Amino acid sequence: MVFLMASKHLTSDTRLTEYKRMSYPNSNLSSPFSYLIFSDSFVTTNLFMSEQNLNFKVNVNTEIGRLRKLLIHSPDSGLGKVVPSKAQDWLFEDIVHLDTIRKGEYDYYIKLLMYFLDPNKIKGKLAEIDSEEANRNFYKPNHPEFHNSTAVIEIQNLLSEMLEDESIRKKLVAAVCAIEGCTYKVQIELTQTPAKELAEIFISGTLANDTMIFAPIPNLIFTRDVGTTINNHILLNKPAKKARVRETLLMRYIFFNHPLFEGYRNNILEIPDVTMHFLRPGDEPAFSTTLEGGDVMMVSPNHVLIGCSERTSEHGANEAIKLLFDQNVVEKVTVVKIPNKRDYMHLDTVFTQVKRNTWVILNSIAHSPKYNPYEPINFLKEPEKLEATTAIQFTKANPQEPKHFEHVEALLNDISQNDLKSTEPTKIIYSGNNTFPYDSREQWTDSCNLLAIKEGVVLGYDRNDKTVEAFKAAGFDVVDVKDLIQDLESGKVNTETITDTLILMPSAELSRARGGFHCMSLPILRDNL
Ligand SMILES: NC(=O)NCCC[C@H](N)C(=O)O
Repeated sequence: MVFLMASKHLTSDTRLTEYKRMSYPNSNLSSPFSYLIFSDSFVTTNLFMSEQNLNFKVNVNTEIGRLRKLLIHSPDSGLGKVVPSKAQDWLFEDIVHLDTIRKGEYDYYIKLLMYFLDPNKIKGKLAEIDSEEANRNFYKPNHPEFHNSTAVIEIQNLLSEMLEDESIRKKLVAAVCAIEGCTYKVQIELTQTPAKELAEIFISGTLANDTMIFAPIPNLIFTRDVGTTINNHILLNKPAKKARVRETLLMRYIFFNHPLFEGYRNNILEIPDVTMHFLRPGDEPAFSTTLEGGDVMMVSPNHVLIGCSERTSEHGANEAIKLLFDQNVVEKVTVVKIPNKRDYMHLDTVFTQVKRNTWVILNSIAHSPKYNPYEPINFLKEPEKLEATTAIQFTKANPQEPKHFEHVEALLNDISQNDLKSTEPTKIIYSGNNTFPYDSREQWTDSCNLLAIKEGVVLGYDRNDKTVEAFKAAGFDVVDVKDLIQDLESGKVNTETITDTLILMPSAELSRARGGFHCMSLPILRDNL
């Protein structure tokens, strides 16, 4: 008990016991084992988490309100294990250089998030954090010098903390071993592995001695896809791709078991399979209910968009709509059906919101391609399947009469003008400045996948030159993240006054993973607009 008294966050034994009881109801608190589990660093971190719990809120009701808290995952060693033979199965188009993706790219994302969301962690300390002696420890989850921000929340740490509970650890090990087909001996070994190490194994697929026991989950950096905050609810994903199944399992456990989400357990929405899915012969996915977070956008307090895409099925959208209406989470859901193609895997790869009256979109999605049925070819050959995009709006009040939008741009205009009451005309910025072939080239490297850190201030890749021109023409400032960070550190610029800006982030390696900053963020708290 002595070391517990010494912990700097500890005010009384009673408080600790109460906290342990609340957070880890399955632990035997009177047994000596509980003091082994609750080591000093664990107690310190978790009491801190417990203080955070008191004020912890989940609430996102737009895509663009000032970002306050989000879940992220920094590129882990699993990304460095992607091999060419597996790259496509693991949903990467290429292999990435781990050191560059971390130090040369993702670290800038963390720095920028810190200045906006948790400035005390970074302001005035940048030189020290980035010094050679510091060895990037600030950016390494589970390292004692890790930033441990309570606003920029690292999933790996949530996982480690949750795995301290023996009963949860056993259950999750069994579940992971079942989906990964591990031997019983491996299962027992994993059950006895310390929490931090186990979290790393679950994510990287590799033991501390470098033996690979299952595939990595390199797509966990795209935290957007594992769930979506819709007001004060969290809609969990149901992945279409096998490569993303373990991520989903880990996140399901975190949302249902980590003390941080204690107050929100009843607000977690899970999409069930429909009976027809089990009863149909063969493997055809006709009734599969898949839905990934990149297809879900919370565009205004009462209105969610769901994309039907390569990853989200019509049945997945159907089940999500039923859950959202039955539980009174929103009043209106619009389904945007986009072509089922790898290039457009999720809705957020073809458009995102920048300001209440401004969107960035790929024009061929904004307006469906023109089709002339009287062209001679259409009499000579079966007309090719149209790559049409449609938008259909369902309301809880009047489910029998969904509203059809002429095209996606009409829907975006309706959101800007009617949902968000913009006082200015709606502006559409097109990928590649709407010029062939830059439109589709730049969409492929995430020109449309931007993260709004506050209204009008968005993060995007530095490689989409024509889209950058379009932003400038629409009146936006464009700034390189390295210059911005220097200016934030020196005080020349401050996060409150910066407006209408596209922040360019280094992207040579990150873009090979096929997602941008919208994909790399799971906002859990934004200010109201
Ligand atoms: N929302 C997103 O579009 N996320 C990007 C996911 C990229 C990942 N490599 C995947 O194919 O699932």
